[in-house]
Amino acid sequence: METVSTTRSHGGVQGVYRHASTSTGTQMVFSVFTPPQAADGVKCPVIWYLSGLTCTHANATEKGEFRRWAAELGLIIICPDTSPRGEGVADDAAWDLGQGAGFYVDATEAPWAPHFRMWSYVTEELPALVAEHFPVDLERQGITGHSMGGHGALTVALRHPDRFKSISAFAPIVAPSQVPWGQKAFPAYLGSNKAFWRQHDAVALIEDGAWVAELLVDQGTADGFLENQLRPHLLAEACTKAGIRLTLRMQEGYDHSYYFISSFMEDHLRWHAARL
Ligand SMILES: N[C@@H](CCC(=O)N[C@@H](CS)C(=O)NCC(=O)O)C(=O)O
Repeated sequence: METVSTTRSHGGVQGVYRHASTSTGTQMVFSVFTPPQAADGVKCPVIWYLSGLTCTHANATEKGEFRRWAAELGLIIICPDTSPRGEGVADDAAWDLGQGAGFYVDATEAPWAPHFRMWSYVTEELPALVAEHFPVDLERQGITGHSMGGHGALTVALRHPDRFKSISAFAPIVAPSQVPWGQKAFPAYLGSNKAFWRQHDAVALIEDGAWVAELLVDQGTADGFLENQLRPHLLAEACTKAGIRLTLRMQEGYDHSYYFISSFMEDHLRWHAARL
């Protein structure tokens, strides 16, 4: 693992790191904020933040405004990239498929299968790498994310219910199989067998019996993707039927951007910290 940069902030360190990923077969960049409490190698709880379409680690790192709260609460924050990248990596001209749009799945279909293995990357490889190099307390992990990354956070948590003590999301894609973004990406990455899609669809996973005790979701009412792509009411219906305690907060006038995310980052981090 190579250190790209380390920068002091709020008494902690914001780092950016690069490594050769065995999952994706590419170089991958991610960021880690270590709070002051971790200075002497003291293990701290960790929050995974999965980003949305078109993002790298940098969007949340630079615009998520999490450091003040993470420093106060003693949280390590990890922001992975959203896909493999590079010249030899398949891509699509559209911004919602290919590089920057990995959807946190292991692709089975050409031309994506050789490198697009973000499920393995965020669930296995990166946690192992981070455990080796940073003072993370793996008994105290939370996960969150935005949009496509909210989908990632929900599906990763629903399939690893013992790993995460707290789960939240900002404007997540809750049912990719039922909306245009997923209906474009899933056949491309996973093929036509919809049984595979259900493994990567939060609402379908809940319908099929996956269960966690509680979820926090914030959603802006002025988000241009709300009705067409996000449809949080589908998650609310599934959670009600399954007995999952969902706190769904419709935030009046907020859009899909980091102005929205950063406005509620403190609430999310406090919510996670209280459960870790
Ligand atoms: N590029 C798209 C927007 C994509 C978009 O909104 N991406 C969200 C995640 S789904 C994001 O976080 N973008 C990066 C940013 O705002 O920093 C467009 O032009 O409509």
